[in-house]
Amino acid sequence: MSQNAWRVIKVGTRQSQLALTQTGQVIDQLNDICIHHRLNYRFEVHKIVTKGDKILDVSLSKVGGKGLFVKEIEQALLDGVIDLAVHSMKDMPYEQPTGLMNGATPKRLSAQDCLVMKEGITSFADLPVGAKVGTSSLRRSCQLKYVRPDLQIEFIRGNIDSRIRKLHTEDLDAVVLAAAGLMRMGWEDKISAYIAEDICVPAVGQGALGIQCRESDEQVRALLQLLNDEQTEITVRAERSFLGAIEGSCQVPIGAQAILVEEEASDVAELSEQGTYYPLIELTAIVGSTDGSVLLKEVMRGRHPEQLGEEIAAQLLASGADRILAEVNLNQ
Ligand SMILES: NCc1[nH]cc(CCC(=O)O)c1CC(=O)O
Repeated sequence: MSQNAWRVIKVGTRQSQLALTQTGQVIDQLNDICIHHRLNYRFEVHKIVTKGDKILDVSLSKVGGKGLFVKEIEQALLDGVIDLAVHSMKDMPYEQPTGLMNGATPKRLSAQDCLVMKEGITSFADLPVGAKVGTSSLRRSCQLKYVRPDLQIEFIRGNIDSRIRKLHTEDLDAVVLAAAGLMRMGWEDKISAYIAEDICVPAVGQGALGIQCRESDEQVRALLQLLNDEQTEITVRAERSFLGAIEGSCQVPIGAQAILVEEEASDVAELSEQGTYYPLIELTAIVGSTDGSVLLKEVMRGRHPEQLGEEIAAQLLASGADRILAEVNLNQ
């Protein structure tokens, strides 16, 4: 197709407020890229209902099944009903279906978890003894219970706004949410406190988006390449490699966060002489037991994202994560 003809690119999204908002933000960025690069694309939003959206009343960890929020969207991509799809990276399963790929990982906002709390409480440490904390995430409850066994975890589900409402309707002291979701919604002022990563390691890919497309769609692939943020891509690749290697189901508390390490100028120069420059990645990963009585953590550094993810998974398995995973699989 010549670049003079217009192409309508159909963008698939879930219909939650967050999904629609972040899809709108991605389309704004793509429109800017199109103006800058003189590309004749127009974008059209297609809302898709997923299985995960239909079963908001049951605890997701009971229903299980990977990719509850993405299957229908992936099918629409494969069928050509849509041309690209905006996902929260942390909702994306490790494996891409044949024919699909992650075309871009835009710049990550914040990987951190945060607390929205009752008025007057401004830090995690200030939560009173026995405080009721709302979350549906095993990863969050395990890590918070590990440092504060007195906390009462209440399992709550729903969209961000309904979870915040439950703070009042269910008389909770705090709810735990991803900071990035609140930032995207423009609700940063609701954040009472951030939870330091040394207390709560975030979910794999938290705060990042993944833009999925068909492998065969060269135009969309070239467009998405312009939206990609290389540093985010590298860190997310390391985290997701850990996810793939540990083969954790959503019944096991796991988390991982990679950052790029600032290096001495001399180290970088030495590397470039050998050819390609790969940044130094520091990956932190945890596997825990659901009750928060066991929490295994490793920190490793390396320059190859996939290898680093596999190494840290092997290290965790060797130090006891294998037993935690085996126990969960027995109970299924
Ligand atoms: N679990 C659901 C979910 N999936 C993506 C986000 C938003 C944050 C992100 O993009 O990682 C959230 C809400 C939350 O965990 O608070």
